[in-house]
Amino acid sequence: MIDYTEGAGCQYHIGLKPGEVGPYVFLTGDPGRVKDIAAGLDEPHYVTTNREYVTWTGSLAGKPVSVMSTGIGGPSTAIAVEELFHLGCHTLIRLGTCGGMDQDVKGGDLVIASGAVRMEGTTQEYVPIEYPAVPDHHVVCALEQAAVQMQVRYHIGVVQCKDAFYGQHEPEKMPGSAALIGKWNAYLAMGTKASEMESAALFIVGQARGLRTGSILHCIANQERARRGLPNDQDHDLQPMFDTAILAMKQLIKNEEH
Ligand SMILES: O=P(O)(O)O[C@H]1O[C@H](CO)[C@@H](O)[C@H]1O
Ligand SMILES: O=c1cc[nH]c(=O)[nH]1
Repeated sequence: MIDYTEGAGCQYHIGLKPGEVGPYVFLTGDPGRVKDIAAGLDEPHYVTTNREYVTWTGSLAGKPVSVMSTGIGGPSTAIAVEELFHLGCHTLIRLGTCGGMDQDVKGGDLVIASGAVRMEGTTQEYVPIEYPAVPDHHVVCALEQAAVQMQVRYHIGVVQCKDAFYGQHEPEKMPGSAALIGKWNAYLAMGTKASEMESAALFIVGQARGLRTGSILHCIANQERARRGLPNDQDHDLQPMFDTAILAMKQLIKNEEH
């Protein structure tokens, strides 16, 4: 492959060099959210910005930990995971927002993904569609333990990943609406918890490269509750998700000391 690092090891898209990022990384879609997540680290400092990738680094339990944005969707997330792998990162936790699907998932609830529906395009360039996108078991357990400790409302289950945000919210306006609505109803019937856009890429690239991955998501609102005439309050306070993910990462770091 062509060496895009120009020999210095600086990764072509994320703009990071060896030593600038910890082996433990929080990923989130929105670049504007990175500083707020990094505020939960010890001694956080800004590292760099390139394209949609903003990075801060600090530490937790004495180990270097970074926070980086991925931008929206599978393509930019897969690139982020590949380039972090080049830099020796091994544990990646996504913190993102989602829309509830299962009617028990309310605005403000957290969803820990136990798997992701691969209704996006990126992962189909990695492995045939029959292969499941799953996170690392230990990361999922650490996220659940942290959610219990934080006393937040949480759900564990499958999330749906797609490429078109408006295909989720306005499928009836799409020329291919029948197929979209048919799939959505099948996922609902299987108890899918929520819809978002990056976990499938994170899990599949992580599985392909031997990394530990996991996702914890904050439900903004639930369109299925609205459709059924149930209360559907929106919630935009992401701090409980940040605190839960930080606690989980700390525990994963401490577990490695034994
Ligand atoms: O809040 P983030 O991490 O961006 O995640 C969700 O929000 C975006 C859509 O609004 C998509 O990226 C989706 O996955
Ligand atoms: O409804 C939502 C909310 C966040 N992210 C999504 O992909 N969908």
